Amino acid sequence: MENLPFYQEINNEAEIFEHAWRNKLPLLLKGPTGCGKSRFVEFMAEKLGQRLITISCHEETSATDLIGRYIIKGAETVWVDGPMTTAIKEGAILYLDELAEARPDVVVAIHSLTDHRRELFIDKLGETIKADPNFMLVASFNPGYQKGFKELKPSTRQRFIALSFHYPEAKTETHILEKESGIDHSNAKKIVAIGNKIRNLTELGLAETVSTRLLVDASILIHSGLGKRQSMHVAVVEPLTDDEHTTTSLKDLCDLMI
Ligand SMILES: Nc1ncnc2c1ncn2[C@@H]1O[C@H](COP(=O)(O)OP(=O)(O)OP(=O)(O)O)[C@@H](O)[C@H]1O
Repeated sequence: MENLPFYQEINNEAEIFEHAWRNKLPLLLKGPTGCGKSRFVEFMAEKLGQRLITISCHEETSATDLIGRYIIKGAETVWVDGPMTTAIKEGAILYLDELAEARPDVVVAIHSLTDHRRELFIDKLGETIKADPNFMLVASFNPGYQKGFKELKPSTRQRFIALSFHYPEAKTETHILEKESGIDHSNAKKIVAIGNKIRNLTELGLAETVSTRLLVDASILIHSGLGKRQSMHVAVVEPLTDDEHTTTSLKDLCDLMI
């Protein structure tokens, strides 16, 4: 437990995760970017003493990348397990970050893993492997992802139990900033107030609003001695938008409130 990463529990999610793991139920974490999903999975893997294998899915992620492939070694071809196969065999926690982004064959591959069978068919080997009892599949999904976002089909979603993540309420988020950066309470409070102000400015039409991650970054910069205004500009405003008018307004807002 020495290496347990800091994770501020919000709503009994640790107990839910533990029950899911014990009962071999796959878990889907829903929520916007930078709200603590990955940190939560890292924390739980460590707490349960399980190895964690994380895959950040993107549009090129294919079943072959996850399951494995033959490679040429000298004069021979040898089979190399992909990260999903390794996790199944070793009984690790497999975290598929942004599952909806992966190619459809990945979703097909996890179907037999996410029901009572808990097995994976490797067509290139003609083999079916049964998951180790400790194996657990966790996936994340961002329901509000930008325009053109990808959905998860109901037939896939309904293979998981699901937990919703949101940006924490002000008091909790202030505590997270203090713990993550070492910043003092009064500055942490101001940064969170700015974050919440921007989150409420829905008329700005931002693709994604300020994440806890960005607020942590601003706190780290301020704690390290960079000017407060500049820290807010580079950590909070610039990553959010390229629109000149919006950038200016948000910088003015930060200057006023920090
Ligand atoms: N509940 C929390 N406890 C501790 N730290 C948190 C918490 N929520 C957010 N954080 C902080 O926010 C940062 C970003 O969180 P994390 O990487 O887990 O986001 P995420 O939801 O997985 O985002 P993405 O979907 O973009 O990968 C963490 O590195 C941590 O500093």
